[in-house]
Amino acid sequence: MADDYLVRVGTLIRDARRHKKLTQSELAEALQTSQSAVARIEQGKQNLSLETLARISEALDTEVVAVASSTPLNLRIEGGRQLSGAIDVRTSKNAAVACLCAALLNKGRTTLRNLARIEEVNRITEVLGSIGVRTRWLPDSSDLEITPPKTLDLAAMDETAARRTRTILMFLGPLLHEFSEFKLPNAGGCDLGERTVEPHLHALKAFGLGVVATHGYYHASVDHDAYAGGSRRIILTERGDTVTENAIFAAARIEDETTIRNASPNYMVQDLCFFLQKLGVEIEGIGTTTLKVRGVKHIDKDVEYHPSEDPIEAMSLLAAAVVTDSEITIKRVPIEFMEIELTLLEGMGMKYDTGPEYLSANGKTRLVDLRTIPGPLKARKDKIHPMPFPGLNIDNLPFFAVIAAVAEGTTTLHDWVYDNRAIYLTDLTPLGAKVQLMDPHRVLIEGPTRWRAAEIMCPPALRPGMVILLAMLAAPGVSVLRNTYVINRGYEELYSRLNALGANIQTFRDI
Ligand SMILES: CC(=O)N[C@H]1[C@@H](OP(=O)(O)OP(=O)(O)OC[C@H]2O[C@@H](n3ccc(=O)[nH]c3=O)[C@H](O)[C@@H]2O)O[C@H](CO)[C@@H](O)[C@@H]1O
Ligand SMILES: C=C(OP(=O)(O)O)C(=O)O
Repeated sequence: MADDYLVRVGTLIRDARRHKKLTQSELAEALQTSQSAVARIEQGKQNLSLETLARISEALDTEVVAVASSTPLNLRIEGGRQLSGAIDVRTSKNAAVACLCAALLNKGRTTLRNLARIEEVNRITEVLGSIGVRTRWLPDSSDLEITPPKTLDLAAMDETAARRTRTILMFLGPLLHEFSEFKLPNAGGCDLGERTVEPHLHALKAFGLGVVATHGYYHASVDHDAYAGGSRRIILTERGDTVTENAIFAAARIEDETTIRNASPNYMVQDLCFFLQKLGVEIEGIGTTTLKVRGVKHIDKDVEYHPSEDPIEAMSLLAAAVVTDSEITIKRVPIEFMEIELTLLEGMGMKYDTGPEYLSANGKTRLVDLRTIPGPLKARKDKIHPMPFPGLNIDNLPFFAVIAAVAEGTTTLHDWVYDNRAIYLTDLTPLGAKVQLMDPHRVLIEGPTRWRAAEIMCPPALRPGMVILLAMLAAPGVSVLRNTYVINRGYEELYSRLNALGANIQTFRDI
């Protein structure tokens, strides 16, 4: 059995070495060993320590052996504990995926510093790797190096990974510069009901892109005459984040000026613009709804960028403090993107203090450290509803459900944006919350709640999943949250970081 295993691992190593076009001697040199030792390893005749396996993986840029993760990851949460201490907000999922797609515009090497190491990023690096883009986590860091090949091999795309994320839609903008025809698998992501792609197609039509959707694919064709000349003005029909990003990708390699009206000024769009500026793309109006982009025809630059901190993670941590009635310090809060949330919370009676502002590593985004001060909250009289930035962030709305559940009185939440997301908030009911679904978009929540432990299947949407987890932190006793992949799509090392604040979250898998 062990011999058989060694042979299989040896074969994997040999294949990965050949894929990297290394000789046995070259790999031996990287491992500071002899060619004959590498030959023995590849034949399965050498026992391997975990350390040697790690060094081989590093030398070959591939995880030779991964711990099996095919069964769902579940959480066992012992709730009812107060949290204390300090926690840093990590960089955002949504900026990460935008910058990863933007790296496709650059023939040079892009290094994204301190990138969120989350499942969503893993899916995109799998897709990028499959089409020939080399991605590599730099040792002992969360810095990802991305080097595109001369020509992308779209036929080899890892469709399973692509279909698990909505980000694949954002390949449309970068790819229209490279191909006259291509196809992409349909987008996945959170299951939030119908999420239209029409605004993307409308925006990209101005660049000559036509898309026909059939049998699980978008078939794209590019009319390069329409694509080529003259300045253009695009009016987005929705102020969506990823559609704005797609329009920017399309404009970024065209030398004439593109004006994008009704653009989203949201945090991930700002990060994308700052990154593209480093690639030489001229962009005016960042942070407003009118962007003027003057692109660069061929981008070939070695560049690095630091995406900024995640306002949705900041809100999640704030909600964790509120529901557990805790004093914690949340460091690196991107304050520009939390102002309305904080103002609403102040109206509900929440107390907090903030330290002086400082800049994120991108040199642009303003951060503060925020200390929560526990105390009773009262329900807000008016309904709480999101708006495109600078409104209450659409992804922050679900956190107001768990906050409303601890406030005295009745709160109405109106999630006009997504068909399904408000419905998932009724999953708070088994934990003791009084949640009444008025229609698919509106819930009425009556607090305060006497939380109780429960076992719940995680809803197939990131933020509602996180909301259930937060309620479990508040509920005394042991709760179980099953199948939490969606949460890991967007939060990095979440459980250990919450445990460092005093939570008790254990992960386990069903056998
Ligand atoms: C990778 C990424 O960045 N994902 C974010 C992005 O997704 P993304 O940009 O893909 O958002 P969608 O295209 O799903 O748009 C969100 C929803 O809002 C509606 N809508 C939006 C704007 C508008 O002016 N009018 C309007 O009706 C859309 O029809 C849709 O139902 O934006 C969403 C809305 O902020 C966030 O939930 C996602 O986290
Ligand atoms: C809706 C979200 O993500 P996605 O667009 O990746 O589905 C989210 O981040 O809450």
